[in-house]
Amino acid sequence: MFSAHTVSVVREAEYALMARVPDGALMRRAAAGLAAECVRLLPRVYGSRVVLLVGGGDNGGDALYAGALLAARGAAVRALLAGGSAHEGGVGALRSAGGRVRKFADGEADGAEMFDADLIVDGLVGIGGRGGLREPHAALAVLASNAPVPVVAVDVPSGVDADTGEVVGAAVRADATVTFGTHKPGLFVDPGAERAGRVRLADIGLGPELPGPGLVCPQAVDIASLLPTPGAESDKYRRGVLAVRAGSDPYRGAAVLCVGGALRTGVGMVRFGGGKGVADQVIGRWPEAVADFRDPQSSTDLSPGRVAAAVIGPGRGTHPANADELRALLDSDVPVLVDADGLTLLTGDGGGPLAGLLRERTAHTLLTPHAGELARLLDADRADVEARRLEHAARAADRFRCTVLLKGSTTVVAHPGAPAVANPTGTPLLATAGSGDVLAGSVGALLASGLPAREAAMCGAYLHGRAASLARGGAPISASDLLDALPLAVAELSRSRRV
Ligand SMILES: NC(=O)C1=CN([C@@H]2O[C@H](COP(=O)(O)OP(=O)(O)OC[C@H]3O[C@@H](n4cnc5c(N)ncnc54)[C@H](OP(=O)(O)O)[C@@H]3O)[C@@H](O)[C@H]2O)[C@@H](O)CC1
Ligand SMILES: [K+]
Repeated sequence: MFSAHTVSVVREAEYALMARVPDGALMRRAAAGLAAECVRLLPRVYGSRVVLLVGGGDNGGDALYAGALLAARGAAVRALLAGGSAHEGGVGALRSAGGRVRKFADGEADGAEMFDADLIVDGLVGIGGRGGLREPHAALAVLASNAPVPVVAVDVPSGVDADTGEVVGAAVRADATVTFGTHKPGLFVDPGAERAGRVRLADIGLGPELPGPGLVCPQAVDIASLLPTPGAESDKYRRGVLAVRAGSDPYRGAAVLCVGGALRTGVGMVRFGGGKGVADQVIGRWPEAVADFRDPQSSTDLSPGRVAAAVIGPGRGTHPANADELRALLDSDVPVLVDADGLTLLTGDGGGPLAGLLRERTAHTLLTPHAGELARLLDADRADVEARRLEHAARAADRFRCTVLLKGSTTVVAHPGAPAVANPTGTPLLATAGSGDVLAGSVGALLASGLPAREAAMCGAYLHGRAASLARGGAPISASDLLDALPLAVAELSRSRRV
């Protein structure tokens, strides 16, 4: 599990550590870690051309000291200073090692050094960056991103907000980022994650000073250790029965995909509740599902003894009868996942009785909005939700006192009082109709198997992303392809389980 800490937490840990180590020790450690990554990215060190982009703070200092280490090994290192001043010790060290330093003038659009380089090191701003990049930093960031040369970012790509991943204006697009002491949340969450490239953590001894993480990014072994495995004693009831309330006459496919997502993730049984037309379609595709034609509100199968969890919403409709159905589910004691039309009903409720029921629930509850749905739920701007995904997911989790899985370029999971989760397996291939219906069924199956909502959400998102990549070897997919690939993703994880 990768851990990330916000800038203020990193600063506190840094001060505590600085009090115990000699002056300049942390920067030397950071520079050594950075230089090692540069060596990995260069075809050879001796004779290679390295350009450092250097801002006025310690981020620039790291770049200069790393440049000095490379220059000492025979690289031709040039530093372009973005501001009037730069880290004095770093400039001195680079010059002493044979490197060259010049100021990059405001309005200069040349950057020829960059196009001829073997490697560009982005030390413009790190965790001290505030707001969008100013000039000439912004111009340098654009030149570096456009140069056909590998770029390594120091701590964070300049222009990416370290805490949120937000990008306002120009930002460096790095092939690799060397981050110090701990990961920063913005390296795992888009749009920042997409700018960071491969992220490598350089240990500078900060670990003992750090509290628990604010965000985690689970890896295959972490997900594998959470996934339930049926044992010899398992039967369909012990594995979990999932109630699915998805689909309606105009949207029958949503029910088929949602039920399929559950079955292909692994569940004891799916009990599908809905009208005859849609139920016939579900049973036609998935004869193993049990269809329940009773009126969902008077249905008795929502007692915890009969079903282990319920999914409601995909393609279900937003009529008053659907609101009654949602209310009945929220009033029950079973874990509930609310998606799509269920979320629209919550929005329409405007913080009224449905939201009240949500807040009072003691059973696990999970909302799975995309950015537009979350924006409507919070009465926020969709672009703001996309720019600062963590903040908005956390706000919804606090407001409704439940777990929130925010789908999108980076799927994030927020749960009151627990570290946020950034899913590492997302792919643009998932942006296809019906993909969310499959996810709802898949996460529902994990809820039914007994995982708490936060863990079910993180495992389901991980599997969904892997399934998209495995489905057709990276070629475009439809939501139905995900159903075929989900078992492959589960099997892949089983192989990576710790022994
Ligand atoms: N934490 C640790 O343990 C360790 C941290 N270390 C390193 O220190 C880094 C933090 O250094 P830092 O505090 O000096 O800040 P930094 O990122 O260089 O930025 C400040 C400079 O940027 C400027 N600037 C700001 N915003 C801007 C904008 N929008 N557009 C343009 N310019 C902008 C700002 O100018 P000002 O606004 O003050 O005029 C100032 O000059 C950290 O990321 C890591 O690399 C390691 O050495 C060792 C261990
Ligand atoms: K940087």
